[in-house]
Amino acid sequence: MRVLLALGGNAMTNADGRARPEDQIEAARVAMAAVADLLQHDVDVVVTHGNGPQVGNLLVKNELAAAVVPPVPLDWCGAQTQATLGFVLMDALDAELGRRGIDRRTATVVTRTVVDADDPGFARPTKPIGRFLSAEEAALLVEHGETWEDRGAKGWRRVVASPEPLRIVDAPAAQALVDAGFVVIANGGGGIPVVAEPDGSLHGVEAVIDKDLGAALLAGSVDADVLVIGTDVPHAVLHYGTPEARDVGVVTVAEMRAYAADGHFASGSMGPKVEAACRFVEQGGARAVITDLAHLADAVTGASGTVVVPN
Ligand SMILES: Nc1ncnc2c1ncn2[C@@H]1O[C@H](COP(=O)(O)OP(=O)(O)O)[C@@H](O)[C@H]1O
Ligand SMILES: NC(=O)OP(=O)(O)O
Repeated sequence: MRVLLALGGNAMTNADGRARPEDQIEAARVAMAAVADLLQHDVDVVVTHGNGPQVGNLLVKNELAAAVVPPVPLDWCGAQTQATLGFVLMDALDAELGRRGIDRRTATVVTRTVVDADDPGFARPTKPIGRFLSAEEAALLVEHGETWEDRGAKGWRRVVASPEPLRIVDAPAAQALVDAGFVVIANGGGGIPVVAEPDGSLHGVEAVIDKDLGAALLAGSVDADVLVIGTDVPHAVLHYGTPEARDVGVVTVAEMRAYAADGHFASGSMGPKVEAACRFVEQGGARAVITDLAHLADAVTGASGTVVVPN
C-alpha cells in the first residue's frame, strides 16, 4: 500500500505556532517517528507538508530587512521553506530509520506547481500565513496595505493569494524517486506557484497554495492508494464547537460533500482538508483519512479518523 501523508502546520511546529527552529525539529521528530512506524509495517509513504507559519515568518524578515538586503518575492520564500523543512524532516527521518535499522534513503524534491495567472484567488487573498496578532497590531499592518483576517480565538492572521493547484511540474521526479525506493518529501507548502507562458516557460508568482489541495493532486501523481491528512484533531466534526458536535467516521464522498455544502467545515482550516479528501476519492483513490498523528497507523487501514470512501 502506498500512502501520501500530508502534514499540517500544526504537525510541523508547537501549539503557539511561532515556529522556532527547536519547535520544528521536535515536531519533525514526532511526525517522522509515526512515518517510520508505517514503513516498518511495509506501508510505502510519500510526505508533503504545510508551510503557513514558516513562509509568513520569512516574508516578514524580508520586509523588515528590505532597506539593507534586497527582498525576495513570496514564491522564493515558499521555495526556501521547502528546502528548510525538507532538510529538517530528512534529518528526523534518517535518525529514526537508523535507530530502527530500516535501510531506506530519503529525498526532498523542490517542487513547482502550475496555477492559472487569471485565478480569482489572486484578487481575493484567503490563505492565512505567519503568526497571529491582536486586532490592534493587525490594524496597523492593514494601514500599510497588508490584508489581515480575524481567525477567531487565536487572533488575526495575514492572508495572501492562494490559487488552485493545476499541475505538479516536478511530479515525475518525485515518482521516479519513489519507484527507486526513496522515502520522498515533495510539494511542500502546496508547491511553489508558477504560471506557464504560451511558449511553455514557467515563472514564479506571489502566492501560497493550500497544501491539502496540493496533496490531493500529488497523491494522484505518485499513484497513492490512500491520502492521509494529518492535523491536530482526530476527526472532522459536524456542528464543530457546539453542544451538538459529532465526529464524522466512515463517510461516502457524496455524504461528505453534502456536509460541506451545509457549512460544517471552516474555510482556511477543515474546509480545504475535506475538499482535498473528496477530490482524491473522486479521482479514483481508495480512501482519504483526516486524523491526528496519534491515530496514523489505524488511519491508513481506515480503522480510525474521518474516512472518506467512494460512493
Ligand atoms: N468542523 C470541524 N471539525 C474539526 N476541526 C475543525 C472544524 N472546523 C474547523 N476546525 C479546525 O480545524 C483545525 C485544523 O485545521 P488547521 O489549523 O488548518 O490544520 P493544519 O495546520 O494541521 O493543516 C482544527 O484544529 C480545528 O480547530
Ligand atoms: N501551504 C499551506 O497550506 O500551509 P499550512 O498547511 O501550514 O497552512
